[in-house]
Amino acid sequence: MSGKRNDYLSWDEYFMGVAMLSGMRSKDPNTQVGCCIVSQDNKILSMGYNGFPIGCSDDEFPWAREGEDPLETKYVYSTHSELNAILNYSGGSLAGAKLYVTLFPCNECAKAIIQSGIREVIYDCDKYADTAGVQASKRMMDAAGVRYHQYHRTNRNIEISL
Ligand SMILES: O=c1ccn([C@H]2C[C@H](O)[C@@H](COP(=O)(O)O)O2)c(=O)[nH]1
Ligand SMILES: [Zn+2]
Repeated sequence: MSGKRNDYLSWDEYFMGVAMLSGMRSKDPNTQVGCCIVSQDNKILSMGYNGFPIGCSDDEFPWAREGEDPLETKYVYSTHSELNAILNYSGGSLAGAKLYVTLFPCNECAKAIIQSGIREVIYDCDKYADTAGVQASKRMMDAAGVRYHQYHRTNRNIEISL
């Protein structure tokens, strides 16, 4: 055998794959979100997934989407994957970095992305595109010059036996 193999992962497949794998750690029964932050020279800087803050038990805090009492829904407690990935980074500045995420960032995550200096967002699903939150997110990222584009699915299947 001579020469390199050709079916290796592209950078985009690799980083979105890592984001997807990270999302598999989420305990959210409805939407699992994973995120992978990458430097301009393609080094992984940080990862995250959506979940409750440290000390807030996955078994005691609620995972419900709806309820008469907002305090009994997940929305007031869950930390989003993008924010977790940004906060997980302890290496200094994220200026100029790229962020791969399995769901388009909400407006709160967009604020953190912009303020941390991340310059590019590559997302997979945009299922909440019609919501005010995602529309606000796009408006802020447009204004701040943060580029975003959808990941081009290659339909490659990866099987990992653990
Ligand atoms: O920017 C975002 C937006 C949402 N998430 C998380 C927060 C929740 O855990 C789920 C969304 O749950 P639904 O049941 O689909 O409303 O996604 C995130 O991590 N980042
Ligand atoms: Zn968010």
